[in-house]
Amino acid sequence: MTILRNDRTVPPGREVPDATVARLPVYLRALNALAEAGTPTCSSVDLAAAAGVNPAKLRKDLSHLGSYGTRGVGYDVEHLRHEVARAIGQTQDWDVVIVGVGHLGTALSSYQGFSTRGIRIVALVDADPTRIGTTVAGLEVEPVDRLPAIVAERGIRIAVVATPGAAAQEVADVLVAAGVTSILNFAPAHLEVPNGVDVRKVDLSIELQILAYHQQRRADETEATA
Ligand SMILES: NC(=O)c1ccc[n+]([C@@H]2O[C@H](COP(=O)([O-])OP(=O)(O)OC[C@H]3O[C@@H](n4cnc5c(N)ncnc54)[C@H](O)[C@@H]3O)[C@@H](O)[C@H]2O)c1
Repeated sequence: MTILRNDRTVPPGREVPDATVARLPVYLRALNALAEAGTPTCSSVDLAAAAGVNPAKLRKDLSHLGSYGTRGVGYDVEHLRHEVARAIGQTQDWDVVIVGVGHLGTALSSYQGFSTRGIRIVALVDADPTRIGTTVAGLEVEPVDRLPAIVAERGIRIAVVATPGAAAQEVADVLVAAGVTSILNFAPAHLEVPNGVDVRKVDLSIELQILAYHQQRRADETEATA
């Protein structure tokens, strides 16, 4: 998946690697802090240190956006901040619908941190009649048959799927038909979507299994040296 594929800040034909895309929010946070401190320019070394990456990686990442800095001066903080923010779509707020307002959907809709990242949860949808009409994080839970109208009326392009796996494909189909082009999928299901639609799958159990693997290796090494 390439979030920046259609963004005008990226020269046509130039792909930004996912690993770079994942670091851009970290650079933005560091640049925001520099801007708030009134720092006009910064070197790649300073910015890399603030972002916790090595300077060569930072320079390479920023070169994907067409930002090379000025030798001896470094980067213009405001300019770079704007470029990075634009590349990750943070110069505007994005309205998001959450489908499936169970444990996870409720927790996500209550999270305060999205709004400062340009993400606005504007609609919650569920299939369970006992949830419909209830208020979660200040929003009324709406019935799933209203989903196409909700997406169309509010011009929503980004959706979160937090339904059981069995319902996820059908939900994705409805979302895509209504105009959604980016889906964050928490359900344990592979979603088939047409070209032009981005799906990111979040699987916390995989993350935990990776940690468990490293933990096991650590334990094996300790045993071997004992
Ligand atoms: N990826 C991860 O790391 C991760 C972590 C936790 C949970 N999950 C997954 O996220 C999903 C939600 O988990 P949960 O604990 O909140 O479950 P939950 O049962 O509490 O919530 C699921 C909600 O989806 C609703 N729903 C069912 N079918 C629907 C449909 N067709 N349209 C709209 N809403 C529908 C249900 O009424 C319910 O409110 C599950 O698939 C679970 O496996 C993933």
